[in-house]
Amino acid sequence: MALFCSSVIKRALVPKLTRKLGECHLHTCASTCAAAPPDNVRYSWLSAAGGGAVDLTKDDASGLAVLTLNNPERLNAVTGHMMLQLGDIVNDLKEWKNGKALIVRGKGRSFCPGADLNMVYNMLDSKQGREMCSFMHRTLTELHRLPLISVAAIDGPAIGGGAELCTATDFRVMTERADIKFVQALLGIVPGWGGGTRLTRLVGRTRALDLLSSGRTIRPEEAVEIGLASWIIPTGRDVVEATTEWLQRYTRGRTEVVRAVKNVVVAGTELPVEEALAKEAEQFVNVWGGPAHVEAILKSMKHKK
Ligand SMILES: CC[C@H](C(=O)O)C(=O)SCCNC(=O)CCNC(=O)[C@H](O)C(C)(C)COP(=O)(O)OP(=O)(O)OC[C@H]1O[C@@H](n2cnc3c(N)ncnc32)[C@H](O)[C@@H]1OP(=O)(O)O
Repeated sequence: MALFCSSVIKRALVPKLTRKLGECHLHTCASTCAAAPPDNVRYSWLSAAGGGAVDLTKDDASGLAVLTLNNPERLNAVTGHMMLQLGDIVNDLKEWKNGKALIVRGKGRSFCPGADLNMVYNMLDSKQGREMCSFMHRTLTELHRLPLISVAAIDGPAIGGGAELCTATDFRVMTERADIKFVQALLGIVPGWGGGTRLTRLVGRTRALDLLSSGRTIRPEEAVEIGLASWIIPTGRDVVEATTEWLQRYTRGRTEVVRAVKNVVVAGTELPVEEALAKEAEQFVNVWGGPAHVEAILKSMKHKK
């Protein structure tokens, strides 16, 4: 198996992995991620894989939240502890009624290089692989469904699980030094956090197969060209400030309208057409005659005198 030869793996894991492979027994586990765990499943072994943090700030006045992957010594690699924190944060944001927008970013010079390889090395048995997969499937699916406009602000490498994480937001913006790389096939696996399905729906079958099977680097210009990214942040700009400004084109409306639009798009993406139309009608009724609607109609009446 051609290992993804990053300095990380050469230095840290190849010797250990070679020994491990010698003892390795082929796993014949069927589908890797069976049904996602119930909401409240918190695999205890994940919390034992410590290190790093996922921080969240929420501003009720603006409706903007900022989620920061905070493990800079490891370029924000995601530990088991961080996975559980991410799950808790997503559950918190599901209940945040003032939410309109979410920026997901990494601390320092990286977005996220995926799962912490030291943790991965210690969880190569199929049961823990399956449990991590199902936990992250649920967490990132719920993140993707949040009733607010989300954007990954990528200012550095987004690799492996990090590339999958950035497919779980509505938009992606990148700095010139950012890149995205789906390396899973080079590691002998396939995406384990749902990023393969989301990428295929984002860029189409042929491009997804190219990116997933080659594991090649996607630079900002190509990401914009193929519809994976929406904007390249000008060099020298503060990433969160620039992304906040960029987001305002989608979030300047009233909170209930921004949330209703996102709900319509989630339904249209995920539900059969009749159910999606019913959801759309439900959202329409929720905002019809509401403060934003009345205000806009009164304003437009002024133009008609
Ligand atoms: C389904 C998800 C999937 C899975 O769970 O199987 C994964 O996501 S597995 C992880 C896949 N990701 C990778 O293989 C990326 C590994 N990292 C790299 O290729 C490089 O670090 C890179 C390109 C991100 C940055 O390279 P650069 O030369 O700029 O920095 P270093 O390599 O020196 O890294 C600095 C520092 O960070 C540590 N690091 C980086 N990535 C990880 C990681 N994924 N897990 C743990 N630690 C990581 C690296 O070890 C260095 O720390 P040091 O103490 O100096 O060793």
